[in-house]
Amino acid sequence: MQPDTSFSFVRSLTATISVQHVLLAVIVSALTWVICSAFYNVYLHPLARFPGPKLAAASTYWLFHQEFVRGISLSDIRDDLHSQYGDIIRVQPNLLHFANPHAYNDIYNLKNKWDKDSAVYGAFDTDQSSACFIKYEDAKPRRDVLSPMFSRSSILKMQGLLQERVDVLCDALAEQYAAGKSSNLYLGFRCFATDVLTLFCYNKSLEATKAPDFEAEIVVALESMLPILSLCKYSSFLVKLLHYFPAWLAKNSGSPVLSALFRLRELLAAQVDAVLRDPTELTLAPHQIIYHALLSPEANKGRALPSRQSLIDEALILLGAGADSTGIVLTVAAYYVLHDPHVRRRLEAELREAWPVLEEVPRYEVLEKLPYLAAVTKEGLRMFPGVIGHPRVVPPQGALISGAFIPGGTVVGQSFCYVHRSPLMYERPEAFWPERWLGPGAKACESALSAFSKGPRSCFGVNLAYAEIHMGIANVFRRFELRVDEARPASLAIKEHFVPLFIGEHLHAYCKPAKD
Ligand code: HEM
Repeated sequence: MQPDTSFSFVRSLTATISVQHVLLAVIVSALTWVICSAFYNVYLHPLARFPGPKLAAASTYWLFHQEFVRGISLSDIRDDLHSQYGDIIRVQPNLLHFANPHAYNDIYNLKNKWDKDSAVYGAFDTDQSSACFIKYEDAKPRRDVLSPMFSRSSILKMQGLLQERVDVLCDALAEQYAAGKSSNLYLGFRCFATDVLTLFCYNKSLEATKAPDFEAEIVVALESMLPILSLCKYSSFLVKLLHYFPAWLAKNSGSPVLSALFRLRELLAAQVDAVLRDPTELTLAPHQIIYHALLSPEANKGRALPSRQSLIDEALILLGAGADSTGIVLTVAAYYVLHDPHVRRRLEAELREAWPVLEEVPRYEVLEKLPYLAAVTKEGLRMFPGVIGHPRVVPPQGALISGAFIPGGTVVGQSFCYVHRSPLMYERPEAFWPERWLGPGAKACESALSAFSKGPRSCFGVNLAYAEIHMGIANVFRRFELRVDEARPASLAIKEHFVPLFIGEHLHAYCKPAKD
């Protein structure tokens, strides 16, 4: 019989192509791809003319290396990079950062309906939510449905709920003082903001403020999640992996962070399911919650109602957007007031005058009109708004930013520091100086304030945030004689992860209840 020549040829070929050969070919191809794309990025990319570290231009790995190998944030080195390379720097192959504070208005203004950056917003794994819709056209209907719930008049109606949660916070501070302990104001304010948000939006209380020493699982978990969120912006695979991670495994993983996050997801999903199964559930809520609006055909103006997944995404993102940010600003304002005797005296004097009898808590309409309290709030928002940078994609036709033509498709952004801490926008920018909001320069200060961003994707939770900050600061500084815990010197040092992660000692103070 004749041997099968084609078969023996294949056999001899496979004998010569060993596993090592295949591996070598894969490695050589990968290296060639890395070298070619680095070469393209540095010399041929539309952003090739913009200065910055060559390695940053070559690959996204450079920034990854800074964040996850060196353990530093872009915020630690950005000033140096701008001094070395100028106003516009390239910090990733397709990402530019601007130092000139006027760039902010070039990027974020009412006319610009630019897409959000899918890598950053995709990392939240809540694609179908107001904050994470990439396109303005998708976000606009959702904003229209939800915004009325966050209007000033709606917040005024809900002030009882806010005051109730401030009372819970104050009770906890008094209890901790009675036990001889100083209070962790950072965690306390974040717990307060979390409880307000969950009650306001879903009529569900996580009772975070009642956790011992304010170490509520969910608050700690959301904070621990921040570095993972930053990691996710480098890998959509990781986002998917976390999305499909089995809930039972997460809950039995021994990781309190994972189990708290999955429990939160389940809690919100269960509420969505209950409401979808039986919409009359909504009649049980004592006030309007997000599902009244999201599932209302009138509010949706005949458009398809959001899917189950979209409802869960929305619930998660509102908590993410509204709780940490507000808690952070409350902490920052309290930190500066406690460390400046002049500011503190003025604030306390104003509060005492407007609120003479301790038991007769003024309504929010009174508190929001107190000029010095408002100035302290705005100064807190200026020093450290809860959100750091929010990248946008330049539309295909390109755009002028900071006097330079930026090609379409470029991701652009600016950290709030370059506006709020710029001497071009604010006198003595590094000083916590509430008086700047009361003098003749107040209007200019106001128009430069970008804490809630500007334009069609700016924050629609702004009225709720202001109410929480005003009421939180007023109550804590009127109802307590506060003394900083000197044994635990607080630091406002941060790592930058979309929102700031405070890495030093938290703000602790002894909160002695005031007598009158
Ligand atoms: C001091 C507190 C707060 C600060 C500093 C703040 C700041 C911001 C900023 C800078 C943005 C723009 C982010 C971006 O472009 O991606 C934003 C968006 C948003 N904020 Fe706030 N926020 C605060 C409180 C709240 C609260 C209490 C809520 C209520 C749930 C909220 C809900 C949202 C939502 C839903 C968006 C997305 C809007 C969109 O993309 O169309 N925020 N916020």
